[in-house]
Amino acid sequence: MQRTRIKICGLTRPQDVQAAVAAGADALGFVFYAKSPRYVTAAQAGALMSAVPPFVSTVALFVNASIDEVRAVAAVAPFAQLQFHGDETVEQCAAIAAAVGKPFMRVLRVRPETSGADLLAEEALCRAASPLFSGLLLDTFVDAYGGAGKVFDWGVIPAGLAPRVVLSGGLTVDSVAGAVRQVRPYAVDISSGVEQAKGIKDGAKIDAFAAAVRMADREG
Ligand SMILES: O=C(O)c1ccccc1N[C@@H]1O[C@H](COP(=O)(O)O)[C@@H](O)[C@H]1O
Repeated sequence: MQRTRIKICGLTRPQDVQAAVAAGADALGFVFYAKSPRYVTAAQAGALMSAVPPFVSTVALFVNASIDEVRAVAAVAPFAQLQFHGDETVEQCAAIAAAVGKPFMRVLRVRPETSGADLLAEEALCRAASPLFSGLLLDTFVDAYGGAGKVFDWGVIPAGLAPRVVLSGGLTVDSVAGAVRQVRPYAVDISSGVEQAKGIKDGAKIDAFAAAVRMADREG
């Protein structure tokens, strides 16, 4: 049976970390982008991450950050993985990842004109650029960078690429089972769809989201 991995992003409170872990999330995301309502400081993230049990991954999300900014966070918050969600070049992603010695996901913000060939080419470029590249995360292009709850046309994802991608962008408790059935991604990532208010997660929605993913997995 397929087991679609689950990432819950934009955690800001200890109770939300606990709720995500209890629901069986595989990865927890922390946003280090000061313009986001889900922004956490390195110190806040360090405290939140210290409550994360073994075998649950922690992801640090950056938008157009410098090497020094990422280094400063890494010194305080023991994240396992980077997520570059801005306009970073592949070379910048690779250089920052190498500087802190962590694997990275590169986010491709899908536009209406983005093609499946574009996605495959981007993945190949990233693989060639760095051994620290761990995969593509697909989100919807919006001016505000992310966490916007907007969906893109999943039909653009080539079937051969789908088992390696993290699918995000406007997923909800109601839509995620259909997304898993249609795309069969490696993982799904959600932020605003499991919130009661911006930056404040809803434990019941996190549970329902994880249950919907498991249901779609069981259906095969
Ligand atoms: O969550 C944020 O505030 C955020 C800010 C800047 C860049 C990315 C952000 N979140 C990521 O956006 C996608 C989609 O989120 P949503 O489910 O549509 O709300 C997701 O990968 C978050 O990690």
